[in-house]
Amino acid sequence: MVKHDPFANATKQVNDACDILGIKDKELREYLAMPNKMMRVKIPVKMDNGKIRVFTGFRSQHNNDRGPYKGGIRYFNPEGGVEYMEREVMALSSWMTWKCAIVDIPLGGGKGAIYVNPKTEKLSDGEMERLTRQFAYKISEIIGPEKDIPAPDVYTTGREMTQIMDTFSKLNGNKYSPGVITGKPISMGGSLARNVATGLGAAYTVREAAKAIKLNLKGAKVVLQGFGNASTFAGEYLEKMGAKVIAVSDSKGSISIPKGAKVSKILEHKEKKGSVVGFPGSKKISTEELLTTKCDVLVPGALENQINAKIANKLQCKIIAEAANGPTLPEADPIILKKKILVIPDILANSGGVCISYLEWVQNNTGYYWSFDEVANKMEKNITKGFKDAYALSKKHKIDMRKATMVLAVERVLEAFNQKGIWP
Ligand SMILES: NC(=O)c1ccc[n+]([C@@H]2O[C@H](COP(=O)([O-])OP(=O)(O)OC[C@H]3O[C@@H](n4cnc5c(N)ncnc54)[C@H](O)[C@@H]3O)[C@@H](O)[C@H]2O)c1
Repeated sequence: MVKHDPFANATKQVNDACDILGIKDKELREYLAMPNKMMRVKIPVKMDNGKIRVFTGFRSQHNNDRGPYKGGIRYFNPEGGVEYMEREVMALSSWMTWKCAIVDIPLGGGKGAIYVNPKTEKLSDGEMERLTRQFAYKISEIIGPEKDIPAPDVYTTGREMTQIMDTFSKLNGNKYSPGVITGKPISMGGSLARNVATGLGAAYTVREAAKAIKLNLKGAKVVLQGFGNASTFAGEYLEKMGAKVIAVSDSKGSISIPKGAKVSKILEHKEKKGSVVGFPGSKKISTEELLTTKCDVLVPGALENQINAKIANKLQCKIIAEAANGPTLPEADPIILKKKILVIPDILANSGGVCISYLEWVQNNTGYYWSFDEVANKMEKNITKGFKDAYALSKKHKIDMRKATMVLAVERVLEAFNQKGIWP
């Protein structure tokens, strides 16, 4: 077994929430923590050289008390190998349950994965399609618009989602089934606003956090770690709310732009030069300097495990919006709390993505499609309410927002479980 066990971490978070809620029953705690079902499949694929290669895939269905399972499918090869990936998928499916409950959408938690790195292993388009369709076939009995609705994740895109939808439809007597999966291209029943969803949602949560701590976003200084989908849209929407981006980074390095710059201009530079580094009027800085820049809002929007105890001690921001998954190590949380920095935890800050996935599914199931603004406005309502509900709980129990979001989510799932009871 690997050193760091993500599922143990997910289980601890459930237990911490149960402690606050006064739930002592060990069996109930186990029910909340463990996935309902974990499917592990062999995926034989005929490779281009004529040989057969057998891949391993997973689908973890954590909890469906509030609605069908929901969560991405990633193609990746984490360092810990296949056994580590199994634990990781279980943990990620658990986080999806809580994420959906916080923003109060009627879905549960799921996650899937294939142990493969399509980038480094350079799989051809044909090999990728055969792998995807064979995996879809293997999990077809447990997915479906009313059962479990996957989505894209690390190294999977609208292309794989379309192939899974088509495989599922053909296996079911050619029944058009766009609602079996989300994150599809628009031409395949995808939703408008899905591309900006995570960054836009993060910006909405920052707006609510700013109101809560009486911070004026007009002229507020923003630092973005990462310059991809989640972070650039978060930056652009914060700009629309009056804020100014003063430091950014990508995989090639970090820069500080003391006078501030428009995200669109930095993007133009990155498109031409391949990195944010070298942007006119900027100075190259270290990752630590980026994260500890004096600012109002820090958006870690790239990688996990970025803010450790050392960095936490040096932070000079008022709000942290975790657009990335897991950017803060548990050791840093008490330090951040002591420094009175308001953290919008990942399961809330980046939940705009799953909110709009839910709205894609609703549109697919009704066959009626909304405009960009209609979708964005619906997401805004859910994520804003999620922030307000969690913030109220954090005040009531005198806990940080990370714990408060978990308490809120566990309460909501338990309520559904108690309504239904156990059958048979
Ligand atoms: N996109 C979504 O809808 C979505 C939804 C929920 C959560 N997230 C989370 O947001 C994070 C980013 O996802 P994304 O979709 O924006 O990915 P992306 O691939 O679009 O962007 C990632 C960015 O991180 C940068 N990066 C890589 N290594 C870095 C380093 N060492 N230092 C600084 N920057 C580095 C890359 O250069 C890139 O700009 C991930 O943790 C992901 O799980 C994304």
